This record gives sequence, C-alpha cells and structure tokens, in this order.
Amino acid sequence: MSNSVGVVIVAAGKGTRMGTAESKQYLLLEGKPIAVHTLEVFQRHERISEIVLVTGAEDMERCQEWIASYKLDKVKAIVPGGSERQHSVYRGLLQLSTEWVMVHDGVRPFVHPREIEACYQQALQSGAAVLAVPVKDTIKQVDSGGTVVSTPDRRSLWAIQTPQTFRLSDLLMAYEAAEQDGFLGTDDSSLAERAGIAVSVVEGSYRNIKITTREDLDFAEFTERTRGEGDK
Ligand SMILES: Nc1ccn([C@@H]2O[C@H](COP(=O)(O)OP(=O)(O)OP(=O)(O)O)[C@@H](O)[C@H]2O)c(=O)n1
Ligand SMILES: C[C@](O)(CO)[C@H](O)COP(=O)(O)O
Repeated sequence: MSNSVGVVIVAAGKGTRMGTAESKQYLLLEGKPIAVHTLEVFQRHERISEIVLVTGAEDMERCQEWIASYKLDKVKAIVPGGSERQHSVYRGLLQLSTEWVMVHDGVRPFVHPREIEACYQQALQSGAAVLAVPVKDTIKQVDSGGTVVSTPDRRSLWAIQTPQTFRLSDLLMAYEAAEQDGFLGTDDSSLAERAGIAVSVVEGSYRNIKITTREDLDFAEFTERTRGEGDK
C-alpha cells in the first residue's frame, strides 16, 4: 500500500472540437483506439499498480472488450463519466485506494514512461506534481472586444499537461472543496492549488499532446508510426 500509485484515465468526453462522429478517444491510430494506446503506456509502467478507466456510459461494453483483448489487467474498474472532466475524474478517484494518484487524459497517448516516472518522483518529493512544457508563442491577454490587454512574461508561462500526481487523500479533499464551492476547473492542479496544495511543475515534452482538433491527428499518426518500442 505504501507509495502505491493508481491512475485515473479520463475518456468520457464528447470530442466536440474534433467534430468526428466517433468520439476522438476511440479513433484508430495504426489500427488501435487512441484510448487503448494510452492505457497501454500505464499498463506497461512498473510504477503503476492499478488503473481506473472513466468512459461514456454507452462505451463501457466495448471498453470492457478491449481491456480483455489487449490484456490490460491493471484496469480494476470502468466507470461512467460525468458532464464535465472534473466530474469524470471525481468518479474515478472514488474507485481507488492507493496512496498516490495520477490523473491522465485518455487522449494523451504519447506520454513517455520516463515522464511518468519523473512526475511521480517529483510528487514524492514535494507532494504534488504536473507535467508541463514552456509555451513557445508569445501569449497575450485579450478583452472581449478583441483588444490586447497585456503581454505576460513568457518565461513564467507553461502549458500544462497530464499526468498530474497527488496524494489520493489530498486530491479527494480538493475535489470535495471544489464541489462544495461550485468551482469548475479545467485541470486537477487548479483544484489542488485553491485547496492550498503546492504543485510542482516537471518539464515534459512537446510530444505529449492532447489530441483535441483534426490537425492533431496528422501529428498523432506520424508520432505513432515513428516512435520506438522504448518510447511506449
Ligand atoms: N465530461 C468529460 C469531459 C472530458 N473528459 C476527458 O478529459 C480529457 C481531456 O478533455 P478534452 O480534450 O477537452 O476532451 P473533450 O471534452 O472530449 O473535448 P471537447 O472539449 O472538444 O468536447 C479527454 O480524455 C476527455 O475524454 C471526460 O472524461 N469527461
Ligand atoms: C487537463 C488538461 O489536459 C491540461 O492541459 C486539460 O486542461 C484538459 O482539458 P481542456 O478542456 O482541453 O482544457
């Protein structure tokens, strides 16, 4: 139990920005659903003891079949998600009893095993950690009328990825506080931050994209074709 690590993989979104009939997490990459690629990275990782998959209620049966056929035996539960990512994550967290939890997007299949380990090691040291990359563009804050308000210093801006790693008890507390306050965040760290948990950033890679829009599929196909076995 001590320092055991569980993962919640959230794959219950609708993929509105992708705009395909099939939900983006089930589109095929080299013949395999994207969510299965993601699950396999954590299945293979020796640090991970159990996985909870959160998916759409209507997709639970086919997910169960993939888990059997791809021999994903670390998957301990498949649960139906909620209307927002935050609700889906919470439902997954309730299934775990490990000391640590990583939350990961089902549509980030290219996270490197080394990055998972680095995120865990940093959380072990400082209590909570997220993968991220420095932003490459100049970012501007723009008002609703389309006028630039400010240009934040790029050196302090990071694009946040997953996995995000926490003590399970801390993250549950942060989720329950958010629910009580009616706060809705786009990542897990934002809930932890407002609950007073210091979150460290671990530099990851630009390869760990979240497959969000159609142009991401070209990158995904190229990356899947060219990544080596050791990168999975
Ligand atoms: N209610 C939701 C919403 C999102 N997610 C998951 O959270 C991850 C990141 O979300 P995002 O890329 O925004 O996915 P979607 O919500 O599906 O996309 P969109 O916003 O374009 O509809 C995805 O793996 C998605 O399946 C989820 O489990 N439950
Ligand atoms: C958690 C996340 O992956 C961090 O980048 C992201 O916030 C998920 O969802 P989004 O709705 O696309 O922001």
